[in-house]
This record gives sequence, structure tokens and C-alpha cells, in this order.
Amino acid sequence: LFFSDHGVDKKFPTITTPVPSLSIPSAILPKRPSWNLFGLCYSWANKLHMYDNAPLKTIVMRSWAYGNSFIFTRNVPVFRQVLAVGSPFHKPDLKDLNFMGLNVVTAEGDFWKRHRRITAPSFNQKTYRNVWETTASVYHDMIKNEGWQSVKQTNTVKVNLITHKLALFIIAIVGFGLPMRWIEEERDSRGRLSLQKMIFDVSSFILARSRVPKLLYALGNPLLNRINEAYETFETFMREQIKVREVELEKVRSTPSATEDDIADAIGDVFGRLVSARIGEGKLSMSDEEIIGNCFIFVFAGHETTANTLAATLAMLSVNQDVQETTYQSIINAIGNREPSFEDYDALQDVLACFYEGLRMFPAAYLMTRQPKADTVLNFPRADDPTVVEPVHVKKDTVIVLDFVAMFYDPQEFPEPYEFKPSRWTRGAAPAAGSSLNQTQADEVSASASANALDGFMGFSIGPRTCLGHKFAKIEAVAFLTHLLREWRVEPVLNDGENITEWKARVLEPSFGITMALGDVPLRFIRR
Ligand code: HEM
Repeated sequence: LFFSDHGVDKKFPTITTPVPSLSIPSAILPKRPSWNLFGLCYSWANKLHMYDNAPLKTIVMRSWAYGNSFIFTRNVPVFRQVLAVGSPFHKPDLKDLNFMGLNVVTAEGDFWKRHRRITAPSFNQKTYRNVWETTASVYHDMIKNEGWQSVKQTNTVKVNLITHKLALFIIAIVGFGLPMRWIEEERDSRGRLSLQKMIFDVSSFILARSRVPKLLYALGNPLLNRINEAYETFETFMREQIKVREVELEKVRSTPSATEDDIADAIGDVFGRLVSARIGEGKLSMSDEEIIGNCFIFVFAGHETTANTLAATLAMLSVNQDVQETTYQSIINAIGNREPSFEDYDALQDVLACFYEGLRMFPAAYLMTRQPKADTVLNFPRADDPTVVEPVHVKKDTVIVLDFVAMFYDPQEFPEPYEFKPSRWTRGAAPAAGSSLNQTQADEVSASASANALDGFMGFSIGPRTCLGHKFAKIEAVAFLTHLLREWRVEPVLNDGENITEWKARVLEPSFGITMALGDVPLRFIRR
């Protein structure tokens, strides 16, 4: 049925699973390798051999129970065609992320253009400086509150908890100007939910909030009450803040002596810029719902992704002491012993390369789906000879899955894919023979191109729908890792009798939901 209905080319080998690999049953059923059930990310467990018999680095995944088939590909030139400007492929319906208001992640077509046009200017040089300075300040706050100021080495630290807190704080402070404190009571003296708790719960229960029918909230279930309280507090808070900001901004704008700088200062954060755009553009801009929808989506898009990548990077540095030492030396060479500053970002490309390599090995966005609006043709270079290109017809609405995990572990693109090698991303690194990542892309990693370049790196996607927060994430990561690594050496905390290989197998096994996530990553920090 699939082949007759969808006309997918028989050049692709087929893998059959009991239920569609991208489906709710697949997410909730226990993993059963003997039944070919591997959860939402089939590629993670099978990345070594999944594409072995796929001459076009592409396969069809079908289910024997029900549902449509998907085309899974790790073919880099195909990623480029699908994600290019003017491509006929569009995002599938992402209603699950729309419930707080339409936003730049879920919008399509003209709606997306309007959202991107209004939100993109929020990610500017002023914001990036703010990201750096806020990250530095949160780092110092963390050291103080975790009691690390005078210790030679820390106890076991679940580093994922720290990176989650950090990433959420940076979004909350830089995005919305919320005052966050490292340690804060869950409720204030009047019983109101703290900002920290509110924003943590909003970020943690996105799927539950979007899926659980409103009626069920009346049943008094403690977890649902908690989710409801967090979301209602968030929405009320945001609506109040829109009004407060509007009044503030109107006041500055109507002051005759106000300069552009005064207005920019009054705008302050990402949220202020959205409100300011509304004042400037009126109806052409966003409604309250859309401003809230976008703020919410920044929390979603920028929190788990950055936090997990930072945890993965630190985990990989801890088990690759030689790389950690080289990175430390490169920090000292770049800035000596002084406090790092935003101006140092360009000189810290080795630190950025560690973050890229962490993201390559543990891609937070582990796959992306796209569908063509009309029948189309994709050109697939062959794996054995990329100069030979095979055109394949793809019918309207066929789901194509851009398989980031398999692409990042493709030995043709990344030789020794299981090795943590940040040097792949540093200036002048030659691409592997037969790789589709050409020299220009490898060179683009150079820090001098860092302001807006994507460094030939696909973990933030490419093309017009490239991640809006990629530089936000990179600056946060470089600032945090630089502060941390120059003061501390990081090592894994092993169980009794455990070796590094066993630790990696135990700790670095991610779970897959909307993003790829690591569980507890036990590390120890030793003062340098
Ligand atoms: C390591 C961190 C991050 C990773 C790996 C990442 C990855 C991605 C990817 C792959 C996409 C494309 C999704 C698609 O088109 O289906 C995307 C889009 C997006 N990301 Fe990120 N992201 C990260 C951090 C951030 C941060 C910090 C923010 C905001 C503060 C952010 C905001 C966005 C937005 C708004 C979009 C939608 C852009 C559009 O469709 O026009 N991301 N991200």
C-alpha cells in the first residue's frame, strides 16, 4: 500500500517495526530490541549498522501494525535540499507546541515570516553581551551558593541539574528580565509560587500541558494541580508584564529628549523587544497571545537543548582528560589568568569546538521531519561514489526524517565517530575524504566568523529556519565552559569497581522525548 500510495522509490531498503517508530506507542512501550522496538529514536541504538545496506544513505521505516511510512536519511546533500530557501518541504503540524499561542517555531508560510521578522531582531549583539555577562554572574552565584568557594574539590555533582538550572536562568534573565536566585524557596511568604519553580514546571511539563484535556484538571490530581498552577501563573505574569513594559516603553518614547540608546535601554531584554515591536507596528505586529507564545517557545527551545549539550560536553571532557587539558591550555593562552569577557569569545574557539563536538555526539535535536507540499524530486548522491547522483521522486506529504544522529555518526562524514574530537571543528581542520562537509565549512568554524556564521555545523539546522538562538546558545556555552574549565578540572565519579567504559555505558545513555536528554551525570570538580 505504501509503495502504491506514496510512490517511494524501491531504491531504499526497508526496516519494519511493530508500531511506527515516531509515534506515541513507540514512546511509551518498553524497548524490546528482539521485536525491533527501540523507542522514539530508532537510530540511536542502531546507528552503527542501520544504513549498512542503503546505497543512498536512506531507508524507509514502516510499521506492520498501522500508520504511514517515513523516509529516514542521513545524506547531507539531501538535508541541504530539504532545508534550502524555496524548498517545497515544510514542517509538519506542531499543534502540541501552539497551546500558549502561535509562535516562530510552529508557524508556517506568511505567519512564520511575520514571527521571524519580529522575533529575530531580539537576538542581537546587545542580547549576546547580556548572555555572556549573565552567564558569568550566574556562574559566580552558583559557586557561592553550592559552597565551592573554598573547597579543593567538590563532592559528587549531578552536572545535568546544574546545566538545567543555568540554561533556564539565562533564558529567564536575558529573555524576560526575571530576577532569578540560585537558591530560592518554592513559595514566598504569601504562598505564591516562586519564579524559579514556575519556570521550571512550565518547562518540564510541556507535553503534559498540551495533551491532557482541560476537563481533567478539575479532578484535583496533585500533579495536574501543580502543572495548572505553573502555567496559569506564567500566563498571568506575562500578561501583567506586557502591560508594565508597554507603559514603561511608551513613557520613554514620548519623552522628547529620549535618544535611541535610551529606548534601547528601556527595551532591555528579548521580551521587551517584542513588546516594543508591537508599540511600533501596531496591528502588523503580535497579539498578547503571540508574544506569550513566543516567550514560552524560547523557554522550550533554549532550555533543554542547551542544558543537555552542556552536560554531554562536560561528561565527554571528563572522560577525555587529554582533550580537557588541551582546552584548558588554549583558554590560558587566549586570556591568561584574568576573568574572561565577552570580547574574548572569538579567541575561545577551542571551547566552542568542544560544545560542537558534545552536540555532534549527543544532538539535542536528534531528528527533524519535513513534508513536501507537492510531488517533488530529491537528488541523492551515492554513498560509494558521491559524484553519482540518483534522482528520486517523492510524493506530496511523504514524511522525510532528517536523521541527525545517524548523520553525525556517519564515518564518511566524521571518521571515528565514537571519539570525542573537538579538533574536527577547529580552524583549518580538513574534512574527511569523501565527506560532504567541504573545506569551506570546516574553515567557517574559525572564530573570526563567529558573529553570525553557523560554522558549517548542522546541529542547529541550516537554511531559512535555522535555529534563532544558535548564537545565544554558543555564547552561553563558551562563557560557562570557559569560567568552569579555567578554575576546575572535571572528572567522572565511578561506582566501586567500575571502569570508564562501564561509566560511559551507564551514564551516557540518553532518553528521547521532544529532545534528546541525559539523566544524572555524576562528576567531580577539582580546583586547578
Ligand atoms: C544547543 C542548543 C540548541 C540546539 C541544538 C538547537 C537546535 C535547533 C534546531 C535543530 C532548530 C530547527 C528546528 C526545525 O526547523 O524543525 C531550532 C530552531 C529554533 N531554535 Fe534552537 N537550538 C538550541 C538553542 C536555542 C536557544 C537558546 C534558543 C532561544 C533562546 C532557540 C530558539 C530557537 C527558535 C526560536 C527556533 C525556530 C526558528 C524558526 O523556525 O524560524 N534555540 N533550534
